[in-house]
Amino acid sequence: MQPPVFATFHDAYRAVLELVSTHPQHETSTRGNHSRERLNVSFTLADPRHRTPALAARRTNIVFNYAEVLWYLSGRDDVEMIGYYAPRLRTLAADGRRLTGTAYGPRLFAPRGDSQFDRALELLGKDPDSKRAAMTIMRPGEFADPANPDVACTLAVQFLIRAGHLHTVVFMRGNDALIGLLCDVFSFTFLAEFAALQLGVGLGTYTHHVASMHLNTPDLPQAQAILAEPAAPPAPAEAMPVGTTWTTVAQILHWEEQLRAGRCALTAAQVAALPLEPYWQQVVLLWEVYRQITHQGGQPITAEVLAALTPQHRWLIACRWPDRLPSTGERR
Ligand SMILES: O=c1ccn([C@H]2C[C@H](O)[C@@H](COP(=O)(O)O)O2)c(=O)[nH]1
Repeated sequence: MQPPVFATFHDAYRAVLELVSTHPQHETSTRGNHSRERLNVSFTLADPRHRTPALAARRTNIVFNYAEVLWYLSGRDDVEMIGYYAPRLRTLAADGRRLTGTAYGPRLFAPRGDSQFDRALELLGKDPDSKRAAMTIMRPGEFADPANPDVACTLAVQFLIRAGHLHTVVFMRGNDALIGLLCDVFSFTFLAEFAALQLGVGLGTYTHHVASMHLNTPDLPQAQAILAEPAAPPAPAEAMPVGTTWTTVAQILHWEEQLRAGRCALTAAQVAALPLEPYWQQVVLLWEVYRQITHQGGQPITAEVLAALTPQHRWLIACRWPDRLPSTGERR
């Protein structure tokens, strides 16, 4: 029995929200959360590049999505970086500094050169038909301390090369259908595309298996608003540039840190002059948009930076921060 295949994550996300909100199997109550739940929810994405739904009511934080996956790639677990983009994550850091479960970076990408990710790619390089390239995330005994607020939700990520394409399978013990699902699929499909480029193979399918797919009761109205939106034409999905390497990741993380710390501000022309592919310049532009939102005390985002974004990114920013748009200039 195989999971349904969706052309885009937009379609899969809507289908999951519909299933969990309208046809729940269970009502659960754990750790202060009341939820509607379906067990054993799985889907496959035919094109993992279509990773961002076009749903205005979701108010997707595309800046956070890029920040989270680059935070993973950095191999870090500090709340300082990721808490800048998602302040609510600070509450999950038991010691106020580090995230123990949400930080998949140290488990997948550290130490650099001998990480689970490095070893999985090395194995596939030598034995492309292998079915051993699985990277585990949740650790034995991780839930032993009932006071631990942050236990990894992802069990494992597996890569398989078949017919010259990298197929990715993710196994999760639990997934929040509104918030976590969107962020996790963004990150894991992005990591899949990065891995395929490092291996020099095509990008295959992405499959997501979740034991407990749930929707917290307070999120039900937002899920219903999302489901009530008219169908949107799929947004174009840009491919990660072929030359993307760990050096590219380091360059992007450099600009992320500069802008987060407020050490610099960038104009659209300055970003366009950076020795980065337009794909990665977009990510730097998003860091700059967020710097303006967080560091400039309520000022609108500059029209020139907004105009330099792709239409999809501009639309996502407009949905998320409508009160920070310039009063004149292009909005869509
Ligand atoms: O990557 C993540 C991390 C967390 N969660 C959600 C799932 C649960 O709703 C909640 C964690 O709560 P417990 O399962 O640990 O109680 O966070 C996700 O969906 N994805």
